[in-house]
Amino acid sequence: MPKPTIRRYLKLLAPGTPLRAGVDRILHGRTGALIVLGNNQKVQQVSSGGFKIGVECTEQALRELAKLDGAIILSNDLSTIVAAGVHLVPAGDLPTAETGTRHRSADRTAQAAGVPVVTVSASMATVSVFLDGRRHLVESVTQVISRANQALATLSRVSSRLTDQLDQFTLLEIGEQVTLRDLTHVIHRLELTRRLSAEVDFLVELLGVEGRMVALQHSELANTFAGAADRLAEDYAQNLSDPSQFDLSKLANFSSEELFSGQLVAERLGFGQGANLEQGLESRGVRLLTDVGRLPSHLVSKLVDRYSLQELFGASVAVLMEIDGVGPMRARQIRDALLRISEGS
Ligand SMILES: Nc1ncnc2c1ncn2[C@@H]1O[C@H](COP(=O)(O)OP(=O)(O)OP(=O)(O)O)[C@@H](O)[C@H]1O
Repeated sequence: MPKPTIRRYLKLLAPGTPLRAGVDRILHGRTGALIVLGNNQKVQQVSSGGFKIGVECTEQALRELAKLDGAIILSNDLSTIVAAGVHLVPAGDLPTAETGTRHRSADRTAQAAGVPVVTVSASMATVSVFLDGRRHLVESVTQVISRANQALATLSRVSSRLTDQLDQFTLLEIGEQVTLRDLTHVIHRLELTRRLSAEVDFLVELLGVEGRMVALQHSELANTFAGAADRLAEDYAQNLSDPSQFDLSKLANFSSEELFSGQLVAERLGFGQGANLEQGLESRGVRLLTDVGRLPSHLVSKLVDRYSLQELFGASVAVLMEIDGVGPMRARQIRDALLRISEGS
């Protein structure tokens, strides 16, 4: 996925924004354009000639001014067209792989001034954003929707396997048979699901106003694993001498190969180098009580703070009523939840 800075600009070019509407008009008019997204001293230094404009940046104004030979320069907040018909003269020794003069100038201006530059190619009917010496293609809505649908289908498969795996994991937790290897397997699948979900989020951003359906389908899928990572951390961090080491976000920069290695995952989460993957782990039961038992989180916190999971399974209504704020009704609700969990096994 692109870096956050370019993501911000790709988002500003999403359908529904004035910039995208203007770019689409230019594409249909087949004139091409060179648009500098920001105005600073360095932009001024590489600018020559042209006309000072100072009008609001609307799709109509962009389309009309793109007919002039030269570049359009926008204000930093992209709300105003500062100048048009500008000749850009960045240093000729800045590296670029582009061949056409429009695209070469865009690439070099972006490098020289540190602002993104958009090109609309008249000959190829493509839209690109140049920044930091890289070119990012702005895909059509149809192309992004097709990618989003593929990503959603994969996410659906991966998350349904995650659900199966969590069901198996639940059984192991109830039987107190969870090993570090089991935990790393679940975490691996959870991280894959999170990555795919982030990819869909990004595609939704790119789709702007056209992304509502994809966003809706995505949120339905994402609901199935929402909060699972936090609950695993709450349940298993206690197995470490330093529980703060158990942080699943540390896996975000792991490669797919590293993620497949239970040993490396365990090490990254604080279990130490060469940790024994067959070692048994103890769960506090937060995920079980919340997701399977469907108990409210404030009650779950009270329960796991006071009792271990096995103590809870053996606790009578009278024992449960010893907890502050738990009356006969609540105690029976908890017993029912625990029964539901063990029946599930
Ligand atoms: N340095 C520059 N500053 C401002 N405008 C430029 C510059 N270089 C090119 N252009 C604009 O780009 C137009 C097209 O140039 P050219 O065909 O050589 O580029 P290209 O990269 O092949 O673009 P396209 O894909 O649109 O054909 C020029 O007519 C001019 O309006």
